[in-house]
Amino acid sequence: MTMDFLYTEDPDTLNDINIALDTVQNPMSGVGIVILKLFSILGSIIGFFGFVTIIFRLSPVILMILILTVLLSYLIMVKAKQYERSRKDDLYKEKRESIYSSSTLSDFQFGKDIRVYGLKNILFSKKVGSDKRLLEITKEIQNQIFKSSTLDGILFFIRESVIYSYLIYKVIYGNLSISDFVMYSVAMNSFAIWMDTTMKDISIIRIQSLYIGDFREFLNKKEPKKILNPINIPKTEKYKIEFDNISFKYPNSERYIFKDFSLVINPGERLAIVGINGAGKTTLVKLLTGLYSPNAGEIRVNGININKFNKEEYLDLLSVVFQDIKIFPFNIRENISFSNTFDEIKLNESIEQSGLKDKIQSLEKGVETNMLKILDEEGIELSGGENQKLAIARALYKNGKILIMDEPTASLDALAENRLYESFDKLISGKTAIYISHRLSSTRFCDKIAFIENGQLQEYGTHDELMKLDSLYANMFNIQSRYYKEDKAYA
Ligand SMILES: Nc1ncnc2c1ncn2[C@@H]1O[C@H](COP(=O)(O)OP(=O)(O)OP(=O)(O)O)[C@@H](O)[C@H]1O
Repeated sequence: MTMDFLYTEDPDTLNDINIALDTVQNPMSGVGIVILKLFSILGSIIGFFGFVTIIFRLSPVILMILILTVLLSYLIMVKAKQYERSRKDDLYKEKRESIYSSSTLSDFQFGKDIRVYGLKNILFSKKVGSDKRLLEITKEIQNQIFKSSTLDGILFFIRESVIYSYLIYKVIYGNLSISDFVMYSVAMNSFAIWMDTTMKDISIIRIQSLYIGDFREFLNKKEPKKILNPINIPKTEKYKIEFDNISFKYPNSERYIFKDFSLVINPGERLAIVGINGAGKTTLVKLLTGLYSPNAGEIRVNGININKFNKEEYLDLLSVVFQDIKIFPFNIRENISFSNTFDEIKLNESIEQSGLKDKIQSLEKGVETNMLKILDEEGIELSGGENQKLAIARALYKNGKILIMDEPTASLDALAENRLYESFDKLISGKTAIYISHRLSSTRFCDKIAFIENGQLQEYGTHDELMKLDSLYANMFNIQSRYYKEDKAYA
């Protein structure tokens, strides 16, 4: 199944996923148990009429008592199961926390932070905490089940006492023979056990159907809305992007990151997006890539709302270098091309343009070298800057018609950054490009600069225009260049 990206950051959804998986995977819950119990009920339904006829002949009142006590025990059982279900969110939340802490403790990727910051203790205490709460919830559920079972036992005792007292009374004062006594007691016991089991099976089916209902609801809710008659992406080399009066706040948050925000990026234009930390630059990229949708307003590419495109086709249009680079335990070639079949010329070009060529040439197996040590003990770990170059190579290899780079030079050394700027034209090759960087020296390679603050486009224009404006951008630029000059003076 697929789900919108926004749900992947929602803890409730992560809980629902675990519950949904349990419903379909665990043979003792969900679909599996419902099928099992349905067969068991169908198999014993014939016995019901035989028992009823025999006991009714003896005493309709006894039959009523039998049915009533079994029904009562059914209701008690349902109540316990309903309580168990009402605690499932708490249960899965604690389970997730516990699993997260233990898997982080054993994840090599966190090894550095765990050792340097002594994270072992906090992770361990979090795990112990969630395990403790997990135990408490389980205890509360078991307590409820215990109370129900005790009540059920009392009912069973009452039922048996009534039945046997009546049978004994009938033997002593009535005309019931010993053989009839044996026959009726076996019939009544078997009927009680049969009804008890059947009612319990029904209660299990009833409760598990609720879980299945939750699962269905989960599937319906999380499945992204299908776009009916998606519009084909216009075939062209250059694309115009418009953010038209968009407002956006993250799910489960009241704070608007953008409010009535508008911005146009003309075909083939390179736009630098600038702003302080938390201004919303990356959020704008997430909106443009369709990972999130604006709460109001429209994002258009060549005049068409991006929601009207087929999502996969639209994503093909974009080459994005994200701020947080993810490396996979595949070889370098696969980490760049994300495919088994690859275009060697394109691969080599991307590697060269991103500045990764020398590094790869220094490796015995070149692009076939595995990355990370998760699956291969000889796998390599690249430096932060090299990973960044790999992410750029990835975006170049993809060759999307719109290029988005979110802080692509943050980990690059000054030389590599300069080389990247020098080959900027080649990299972008006339495409519409969005460039986010805190290093304002990069803005000189861009046609326009957008300065974002408080969810608004505060300033927009060329570098010279904004410097002349002598306001937010100019202030930030001057502060940065002052430091650069001071650095030079120290050097
Ligand atoms: N998944 C999220 N859920 C809720 N709030 C978020 C989420 N991601 C980001 N935010 C909030 O949105 C605001 C904008 O974040 P964003 O990452 O877009 O800023 P930015 O301008 O790219 O910052 P930086 O320069 O530090 O990279 C921040 O205040 C952040 O706390």
